[in-house]
Amino acid sequence: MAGNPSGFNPDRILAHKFPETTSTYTERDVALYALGIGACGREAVDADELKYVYNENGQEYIEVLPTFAALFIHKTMGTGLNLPGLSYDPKLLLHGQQYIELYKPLPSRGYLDNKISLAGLHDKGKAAILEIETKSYDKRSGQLLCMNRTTLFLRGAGGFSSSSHPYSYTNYPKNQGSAGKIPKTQPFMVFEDCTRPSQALVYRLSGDYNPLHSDPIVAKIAGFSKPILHGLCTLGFAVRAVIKCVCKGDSSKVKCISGKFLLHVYPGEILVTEMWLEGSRVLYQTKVKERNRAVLSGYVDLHHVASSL
Ligand SMILES: CCCCCCCCCCCCC/C=C/C(=O)SCCNC(=O)CCNC(=O)[C@H](O)C(C)(C)COP(=O)(O)OP(=O)(O)OC[C@H]1O[C@@H](n2cnc3c(N)ncnc32)[C@H](O)[C@@H]1OP(=O)(O)O
Repeated sequence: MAGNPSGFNPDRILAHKFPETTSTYTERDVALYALGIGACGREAVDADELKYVYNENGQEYIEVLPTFAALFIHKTMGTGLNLPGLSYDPKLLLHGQQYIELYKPLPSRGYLDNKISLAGLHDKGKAAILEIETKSYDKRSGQLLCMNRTTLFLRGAGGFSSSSHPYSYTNYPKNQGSAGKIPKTQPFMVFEDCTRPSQALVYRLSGDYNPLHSDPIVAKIAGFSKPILHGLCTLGFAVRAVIKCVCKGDSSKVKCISGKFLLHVYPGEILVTEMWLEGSRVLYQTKVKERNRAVLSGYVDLHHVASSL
């Protein structure tokens, strides 16, 4: 397919070969991330969560929350999303969805190789959707630790193909990462948590320095009354709720995570996560209490579910 006047050229985007990147992190990064997604935010010595921020009871290594895996894509992003053939306004970029598969527990210090590829590209008319896959390998053992699929919603960048046959490319199974239908029944568990007014300012220190989350002027240009919370921070809150309520604090039960960002969250708002159990899948929906609006929905697949639940 040829390009178009806006400079958006799907063939060039698809042909792009992403360079491999490396990520390194220490226990300090792991603890800072956990604080950034609200761990121990309600109680400093939270029995389920102290292990993510402190070597509790002399434990040798602090534990890594499974959503930490989503940070490895920041090395992919670098200072911006600059692909040949991709024309968009970075100020209008929103995080649309995140899908994470975990194959091994994440070590508390890491040195990783990331292999990146394009997993999808879609023309939605008012927006273009780009899906980037990142596979992260332990540099020493060569073992695959996790896979992330990041969906970016590029407002204003659509309309690069015919509206009667909009461009759509996907290279992974259709059902993988779909949001999951939220049941109409009463949730099995509900967990309420407060984000802090400074939540995005703390979360950004884990590597996403997009000014949309810190700069009032940039936030206004992007269409928000003030800086908004990072989607991955909201996802971190929701998956922590699942680990607390369904996994009884055992994060090693988490196998796979899917989340679709439905609406922005302002730092300081209260998040209410509702959960439904369907076999070993936890369907969840997170709402902002103040506005009674759903902001995130998806599922967490577990290795096994305690028989007492
Ligand atoms: C160089 C290498 C690059 C690598 C890249 C990796 C980078 C990784 C970095 C990740 C971080 C990126 C930066 C982070 C930014 C943020 O965190 S932003 C904050 C979090 N996100 C949000 O707050 C967004 C919340 N959601 C919304 O506001 C809305 O859902 C929306 C996205 C604006 C869409 O709403 P709307 O315009 O009303 O869309 P619709 O009319 O309902 O639907 C149009 C089509 O789009 C599909 N769609 C809708 N929502 C989403 C979504 N969230 N994700 C994906 N697709 C979506 C929808 O299905 C429609 O399609 P069709 O059904 O086919 O018509």
